[in-house]
Amino acid sequence: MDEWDEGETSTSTIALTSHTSSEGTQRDSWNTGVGDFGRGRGGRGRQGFKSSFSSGGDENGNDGGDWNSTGGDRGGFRGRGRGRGSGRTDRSEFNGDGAGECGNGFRGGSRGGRGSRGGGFRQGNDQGAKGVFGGGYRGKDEEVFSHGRDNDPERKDADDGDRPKVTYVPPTLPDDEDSIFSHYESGINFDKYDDIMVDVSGTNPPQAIMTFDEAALCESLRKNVNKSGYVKPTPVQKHGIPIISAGRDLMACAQTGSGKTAAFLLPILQQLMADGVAASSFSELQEPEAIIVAPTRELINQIYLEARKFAYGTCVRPVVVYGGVSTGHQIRDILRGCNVLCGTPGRLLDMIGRGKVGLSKLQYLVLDEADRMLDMGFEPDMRRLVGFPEMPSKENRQTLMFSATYPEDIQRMAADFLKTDYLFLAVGVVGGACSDVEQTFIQVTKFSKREQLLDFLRTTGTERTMVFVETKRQADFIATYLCQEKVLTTSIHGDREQREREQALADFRSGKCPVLVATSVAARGLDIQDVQHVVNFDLPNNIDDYVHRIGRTGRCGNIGKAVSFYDPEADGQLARSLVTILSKAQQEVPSWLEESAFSGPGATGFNPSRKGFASTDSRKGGSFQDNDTRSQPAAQTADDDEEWE
Ligand SMILES: Nc1ncnc2c1ncn2[C@@H]1O[C@H](COP(=O)(O)OP(=O)(O)OP(=O)(O)O)[C@@H](O)[C@H]1O
Repeated sequence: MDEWDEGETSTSTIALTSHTSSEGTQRDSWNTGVGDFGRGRGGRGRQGFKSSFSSGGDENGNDGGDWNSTGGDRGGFRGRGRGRGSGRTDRSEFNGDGAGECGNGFRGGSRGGRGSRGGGFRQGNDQGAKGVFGGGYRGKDEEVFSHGRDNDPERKDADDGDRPKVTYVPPTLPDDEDSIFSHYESGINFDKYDDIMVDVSGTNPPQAIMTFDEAALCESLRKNVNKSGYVKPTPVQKHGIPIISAGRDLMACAQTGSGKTAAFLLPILQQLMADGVAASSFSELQEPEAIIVAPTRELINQIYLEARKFAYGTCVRPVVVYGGVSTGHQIRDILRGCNVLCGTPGRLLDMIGRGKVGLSKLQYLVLDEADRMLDMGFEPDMRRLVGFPEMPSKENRQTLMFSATYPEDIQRMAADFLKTDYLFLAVGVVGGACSDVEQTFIQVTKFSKREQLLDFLRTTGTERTMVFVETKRQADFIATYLCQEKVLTTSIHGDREQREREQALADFRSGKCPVLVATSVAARGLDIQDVQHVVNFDLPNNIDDYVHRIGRTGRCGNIGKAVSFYDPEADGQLARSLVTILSKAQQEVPSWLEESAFSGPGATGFNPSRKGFASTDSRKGGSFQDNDTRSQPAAQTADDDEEWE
């Protein structure tokens, strides 16, 4: 066993959730020998339960079939532990006998303090065609943190946090050209991107390009761009590519789904190709030329897949590292050679700390979802990253930041990471919503939401729909409810095992489960074909999250629809920002929402006339943004510490 291999079998590869297929077979089902099981957060590896895998398994040794647990080891306990979650009546609603496909699960609430987190419990039959709600819901079973980064669900999500070591190895990726270059078509509004106003501020910006030919990409890159179905560049690519190729630092803001990923990948790969870099697998220390960081595991994996696609057939080797996956597996992958390292912050820092990744050759540092990477959840990690003694100073590296939203305070802080002459590229309104998304608001009371969601989903049928909720247990609860109502649903949130998360996304992407219930962990960056609806079952508590969430639909010139349930009691503080966002996107503002904005909290100073393109480079001073809801640090949007009604 390699020195970095995990020393013991972790139960974290063992799904606490069962997916029941419509055929009645359970791809991921398992049976515990004792029925109930639990696991201790403080030592899941030893305290959980031992399991023997009876069938399935892919070439990586992952579970692919049914498992039979040999019974709980010490430390396991049942889900009916004391806890704030346990007094709830939700559990009784799940009798586990609903047939149907449900990539979600349900866990009994149990809060036993740290070291005794999350007992699981099941009801009903675990096997066969019977519905199984075996994982997912944990009730109110999380530690309560009051402030700071540890309370940040995405931060914990991105890394392993204090979770035990994991042995999950994702399935091997298909490497045939069709899979690598599979893409969806740009939509009827793609050409309208050309009408969006673009502002580049800073000194001596280079001329924009109009075509990919003008980007002077080398032959293999050019071919890969063609095979990806890209015919002409989007505005962020037209301006971003020459800026990066000119060696300038960049803070770029462009609406969701408008091609920011290729805007930074193509010029970086082009330069690396021109320099003739080649990944060497002969070194125990790999020194990538580019590092890309993003806040969530699924997003960084997606960026990696894009990098792998564009670098196809070249000597440039991208690698991805993120939490929830075996560290040993990722180290072995790095040591095969690494030019472009894509990572979530914690795992990336871990790899550097272990001496597997060196920084002395670094030329490019990219922060995707840069505002998120610099808010209080991730900022310390970013400062640690640039603070490594080996890290080239900002004068000696190129730093690139991309997002659809940039609160001013974050912009000011971002300047610490950038050369003073960085360029600020604004495509359209900074922080504005994608205008290809039709935004609708429905006034609700908290008690009517579930039925309204069901009514809505009955009208959308099998159209792919993402339903955003505010908390992890809400995600489990709603997903389970929908499953019971025979809506093919799966869920993704930070408490699900990585294997479950990847399975949930795969089921959603393939259409096997056309409804994905998600927390904000899926709000940013994810590019999923044919998402036709986004539902904000719970509105987020900051406007930037709203912009990112609804941006999961209406991508790349396609049309999308977003429906938001607005509960005046809970969402009043967002009204003003919503009115601004709607009017900036030339959408109708419901009169009741406008009233709410005028009469609700923070109405004083509301100025609906602030319209038109605003210069929003903070160096110019001032922007249209409503700082009341933008300035709330995402770290306080605790995913799991709110009472569910
Ligand atoms: N020039 C282009 N022509 C055709 N398709 C493109 C082009 N550029 C990007 N795309 C496709 O558009 C989709 C959205 O791109 P991408 O995910 O990079 O958007 P984004 O701006 O990063 O969005 P978000 O803000 O949500 O992260 C992807 O499927 C991508 O392959």
